[in-house]
Amino acid sequence: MHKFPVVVPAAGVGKRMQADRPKQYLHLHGKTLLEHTLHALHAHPRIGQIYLALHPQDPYFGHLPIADADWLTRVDGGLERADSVLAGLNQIMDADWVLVHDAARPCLRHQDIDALLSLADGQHGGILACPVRDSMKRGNGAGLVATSVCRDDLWHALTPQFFPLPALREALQHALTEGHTITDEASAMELASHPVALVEGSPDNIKITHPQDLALAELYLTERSKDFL
Ligand SMILES: Nc1ccn([C@@H]2O[C@H](COP(=O)(O)OP(=O)(O)OP(=O)(O)O)[C@@H](O)[C@H]2O)c(=O)n1
Ligand SMILES: C[C@](O)(CO)[C@H](O)COP(=O)(O)O
Repeated sequence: MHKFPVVVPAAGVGKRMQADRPKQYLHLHGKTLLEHTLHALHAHPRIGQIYLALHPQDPYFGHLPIADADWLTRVDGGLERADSVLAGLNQIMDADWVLVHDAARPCLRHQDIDALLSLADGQHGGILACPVRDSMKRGNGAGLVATSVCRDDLWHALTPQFFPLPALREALQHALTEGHTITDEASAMELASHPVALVEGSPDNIKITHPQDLALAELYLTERSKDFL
């Protein structure tokens, strides 16, 4: 069965988590968030080599049981998430398509990976995404609503994001060279005028960003572990 490579950006410092270590090394159910994410990916039958972008001075990863796994390739991450992703992409030689998935999203479901990988039957890549549920407001910078944002066809972009490797590598390199702020791979692909498919994903595929996200991730991972009983 054909397997796809994945780049996992995991070189962040987790400022918003306000923890004593980068959030990917916080523990839930006896494992680090990073291990949960990597195991969720590696356990999927169509996921191949994982290119893990780590901070060059990361003092934690080497102590993990998976540090020497042959299905992991370690690369040095960069200043921003996009730099870390590009560093991973530049290590992949023999692939037509690639996924990119945040280390900070440990609650990924295999059904969502399946849905996203179906894009490989076509020409264009895409992203897991969730429709916005709440009314959306844009502030005026002074604590007041400036305007309501129409929420029709408005989505939260999630990860993994899945694109043809050559096109993504070129689009991301070009966007960074031009000085664009790139917060996800789709942003670079959009700038390069590539179509980006929206694949509806599970809303529990949350990005662990703030302290209160940990309790939610604990709940989701507990529920997930029951699924495998
Ligand atoms: N220079 C960076 C910055 C972020 N990331 C990774 O990109 C993912 C999503 O980024 P985010 O949630 O913003 O993580 P942090 O940058 O660590 O968080 P913060 O912005 O709060 O510092 C995370 O897995 C993070 O480790 C990365 O590989 N390289
Ligand atoms: C890639 C991403 O998770 C899609 O929503 C998001 O853009 C990452 O943002 P962050 O600020 O780097 O966490």
